Amino acid sequence: MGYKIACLPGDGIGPEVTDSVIEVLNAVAEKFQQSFEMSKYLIGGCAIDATGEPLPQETIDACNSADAVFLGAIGGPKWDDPNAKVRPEQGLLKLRSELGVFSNIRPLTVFPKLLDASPLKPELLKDVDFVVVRELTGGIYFGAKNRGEDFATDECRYSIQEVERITKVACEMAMQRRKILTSVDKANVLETSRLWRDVVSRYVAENYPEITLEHQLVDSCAMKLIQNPSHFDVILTENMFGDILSDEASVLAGSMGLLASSSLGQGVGLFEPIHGSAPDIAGQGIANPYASILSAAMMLRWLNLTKEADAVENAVQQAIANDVLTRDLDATSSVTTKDATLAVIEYL
Ligand SMILES: NC(=O)C1=CN([C@@H]2O[C@H](COP(=O)(O)OP(=O)(O)OC[C@H]3O[C@@H](n4cnc5c(N)ncnc54)[C@H](O)[C@@H]3O)[C@@H](O)[C@H]2O)C=CC1
Ligand SMILES: CC(C)CC(=O)C(=O)O
Ligand SMILES: [Mg+2]
Repeated sequence: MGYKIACLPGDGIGPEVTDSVIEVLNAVAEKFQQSFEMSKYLIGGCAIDATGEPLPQETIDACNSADAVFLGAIGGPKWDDPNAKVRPEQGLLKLRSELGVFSNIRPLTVFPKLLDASPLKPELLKDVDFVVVRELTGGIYFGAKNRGEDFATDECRYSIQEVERITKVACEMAMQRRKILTSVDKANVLETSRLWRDVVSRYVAENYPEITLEHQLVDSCAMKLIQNPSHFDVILTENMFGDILSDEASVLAGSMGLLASSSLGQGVGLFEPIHGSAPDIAGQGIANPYASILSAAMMLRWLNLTKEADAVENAVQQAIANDVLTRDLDATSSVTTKDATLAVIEYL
């Protein structure tokens, strides 16, 4: 019996990078005598077009009965009408909530070969290696929304239990690393952030005294990420701040097309690149598949397929070291999604 992987390609470049992942996993299966049973299900805009809903029940059921879920990306201009009743993004939020994946882990490493791909000075990027631990099923993305005649509201809510469980994840991660935990909030303004800060301070002091905990306001954190990125080890933050800061952090690596993520809770894990559906390049076959392939490597590691995960990560590193770079990393390149995928397979 093989591993059952529910694949949710979604929209825009989502199907392109999902195909890369399927090809790489098929090659991993062959090389390591594993078996992955991969089936595709609808989510996002394509699901709205086909069924009227951004997350059909069939997809939820398939995810719940899978060993792991891979998601490409959802959304795009076709479904962006501000008055639309349903949106692709609702499907992704509902999926995260249905699967209970409250912790989104977004690691950031800078590949030596790509020091020049970032607009930052190479000397700032040396030794940059941190991970963003983002709360994924609470906060303003999930609060009540209201639209009146001349106003709109989005509620932001966090409970002590929600903050504690994500703090535990971040602490466990910090204990395996440099033991520096930066908790990011906006406690000078927001009540939810004051709760966040209280809970994190108490939880770390009581359970992880070896960890150096620092609190940072989100606005100045955004600055320090660029000014002194090698300072950071584990960044712990709430849903929206983590979403924004991790996209910002991707500039350090050289492209959004490099950042992988895992979304975990009690049950099945969800693995997705941090980027969106990139409508500006969709359909051209030039999307960078490495973020998705590295997300698949996180999936393999989570499934305890350690040597397979190592092989995929090493293969991506080798492809990058050998200049197999899509256009987001090298403006003069003609390397396609397919070329980059085949290079990874070759280096497995
Ligand atoms: N997890 C998801 O499915 C997410 C979906 N979205 C949705 O994606 C749509 C587009 O959003 P944007 O703000 O444009 O963000 P985006 O992440 O799709 O694109 C931002 C920029 O990064 C580039 N980029 C992203 N991934 C790339 C890749 N793999 N290779 C090369 N270049 C890449 C794009 O070409 C674009 O210039 C929206 O509908 C949004 O709601 C946005 C973020 C996450
Ligand atoms: C599309 C949104 C629901 C979320 C997002 O941007 C993300 O998780 O990175
Ligand atoms: Mg995002």
